[in-house]
Amino acid sequence: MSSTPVIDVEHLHLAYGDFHAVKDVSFRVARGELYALLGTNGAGKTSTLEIVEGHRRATSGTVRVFGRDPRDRAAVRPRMGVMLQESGFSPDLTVAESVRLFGELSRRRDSVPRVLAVAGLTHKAGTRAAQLSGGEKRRLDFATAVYGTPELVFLDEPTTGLDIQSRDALWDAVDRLREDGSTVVLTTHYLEEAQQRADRIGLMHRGTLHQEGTVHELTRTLPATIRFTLADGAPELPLPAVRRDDGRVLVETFDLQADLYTLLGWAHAHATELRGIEAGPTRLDDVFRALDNP
Ligand SMILES: Nc1ncnc2c1ncn2[C@@H]1O[C@H](COP(=O)(O)OP(=O)(O)OP(=O)(O)O)[C@@H](O)[C@H]1O
Repeated sequence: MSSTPVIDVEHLHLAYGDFHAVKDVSFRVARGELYALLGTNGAGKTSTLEIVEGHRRATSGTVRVFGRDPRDRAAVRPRMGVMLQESGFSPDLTVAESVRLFGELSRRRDSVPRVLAVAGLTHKAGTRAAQLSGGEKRRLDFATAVYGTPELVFLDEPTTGLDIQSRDALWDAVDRLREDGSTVVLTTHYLEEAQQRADRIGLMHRGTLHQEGTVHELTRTLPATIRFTLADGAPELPLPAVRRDDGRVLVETFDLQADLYTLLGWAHAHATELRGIEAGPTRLDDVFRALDNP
């Protein structure tokens, strides 16, 4: 029998006046999972998460976090860490002081130097928050969210504004959190990050949970692609493809391996170069593009 979910959202509804931002959304997140709540702009992700985090009251529906109402702050907050898109650090406090203050408020135990090291901020310990760069502020947000290794961590667009080294370091830190058993809820517009990391994805669109499942479940109804460029006068292709006037070719396929094999055999037999060939499975980007626009 599966254990009680860490997050259990049933028929959640949120209206801002006449506008229904979240409509009948239900999902569960199991212990240890990395669940990515993704969606188009204005889909209702932030509104949903604000309710799950206990910051906002639902219009109707039930939300349970660790089996409790998330507005029961005393019971729930010590068990969760939240990395918001914008957090309010006092500009006069140093990085180390900010981490200590937020750590004490969380009521979890940890060591400030450890958390600074995890977030890659050891060298900025004595710098005032006001003097941090955008990426360093994100790291400070991350540091306060993971102080004390909470059982549940919300990461709201955690890598926005981070350079590639900082992104890699952040994801390494998330991997370590997960090894320690933390459950992670992620929102991001960097779909490849969700594609690589999420155990399951909830895809919101216009206030509803439009699709939910693993990456494989979300992408399997859409074709994979092969792209390359052919020189003028190349012979007829061995499979159906979209050929542009400038020589670019797009093949859509549900059997990537077999079609690639056919194509490479054909190119070899005709001594034809498939310039810049790229073959890839269906990506989450494709799932998003298939959504109807507002
Ligand atoms: N306080 C508010 N009052 C009225 N409407 C709001 C309020 N907050 C959000 N909305 C509207 O609710 C909808 C959902 O907003 P929300 O911020 O939850 O979307 P989102 O999925 O997080 O979007 P994004 O990816 O753009 O951050 C949007 O149309 C937004 O304009």
